[in-house]
Amino acid sequence: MTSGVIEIEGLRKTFHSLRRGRRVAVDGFDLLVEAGQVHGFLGPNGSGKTTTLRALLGLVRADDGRMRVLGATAPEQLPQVAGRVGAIVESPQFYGNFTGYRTLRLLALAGGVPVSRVDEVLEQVGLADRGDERVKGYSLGMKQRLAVASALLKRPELLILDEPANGLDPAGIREMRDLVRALAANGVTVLVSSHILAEIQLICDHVTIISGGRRVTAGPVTEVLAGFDHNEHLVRVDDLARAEELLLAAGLTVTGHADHLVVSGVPDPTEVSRTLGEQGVWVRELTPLRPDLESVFLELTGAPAHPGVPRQVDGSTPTGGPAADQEIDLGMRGVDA
Ligand SMILES: Nc1ncnc2c1ncn2[C@@H]1O[C@H](COP(=O)(O)OP(=O)(O)OP(=O)(O)O)[C@@H](O)[C@H]1O
Repeated sequence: MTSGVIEIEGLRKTFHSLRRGRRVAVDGFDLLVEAGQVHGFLGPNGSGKTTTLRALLGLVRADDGRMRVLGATAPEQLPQVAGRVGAIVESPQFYGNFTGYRTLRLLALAGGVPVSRVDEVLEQVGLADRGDERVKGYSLGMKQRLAVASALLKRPELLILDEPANGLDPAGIREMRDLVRALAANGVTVLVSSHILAEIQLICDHVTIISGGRRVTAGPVTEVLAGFDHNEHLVRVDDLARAEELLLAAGLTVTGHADHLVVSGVPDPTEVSRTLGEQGVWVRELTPLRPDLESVFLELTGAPAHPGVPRQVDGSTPTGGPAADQEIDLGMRGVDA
């Protein structure tokens, strides 16, 4: 096994619930996160992201597989490295009548962390001037940042964030993005799960995509994207039908759309403009179509994208939580949180 900050091999977890019967949540999943990475963990709702993170942190018992965190076997040896790992896997609940400062002070005292750390983490997450306000008056984005602050108290080397952008408005998403980038710049390894693909593309250098409980691709974001670059170009002309005919006759692969054509497998776009121009068809627009994570995701999983901002890989609304799916895990009573 390669050495990494997080290493997962062959993880399997099946839930047995009264209402829905047997459900395979994670099906032989592998994940490798190396030191210094900001690693995106992508997948549609129900693909197994949360179950993977919960298994890694010992919140649910895996059926099979090998997991290590900072070299410690998970979950057995997790207590040995717990002080070096910060994780926000389920939406943390705070006592609304406490201020942000008081909340963190209590957590610092409980965790044996010097109270002087509280001001530092409030500063780090951009809440320094709001620390004396009650949490119940915080926006969702501020609560998320308070949660990150609590995870940072111990100065973790590894931060695990499950859907940190969930429910945030665009400004909140931007703040969370800046925060993750700043942490990474300070040498913290970050694993961030999300189904907001544009976000992951902006903040992550590496990515693992899960679908149906299995890894469908993994690697540096640039390499994953390059692997899906089919040299496609968007072409606009006045006479689409004539242009399509000419390009097909030249042996090119063409897909017709309402107001444009897409030509595939053409590394040099002059081939398109020359083929058309020689026959008197003048190109109004010729644009290379570079893949983004959303198009890669769709190609790998077939999950439909839905319009709107931020773009989703499935039909979920960003504000939705996983609670509706939580059922009794018959095999795990007393262990499953
Ligand atoms: N406690 C549970 N009891 C029964 N089924 C569960 C339980 N937890 C998860 N599942 C099921 O396992 C599958 C994977 O769920 P999981 O929450 O890991 O996916 P996810 O990728 O994190 O999705 P989301 O983005 O919605 O959080 C889903 O079909 C889900 O319904």
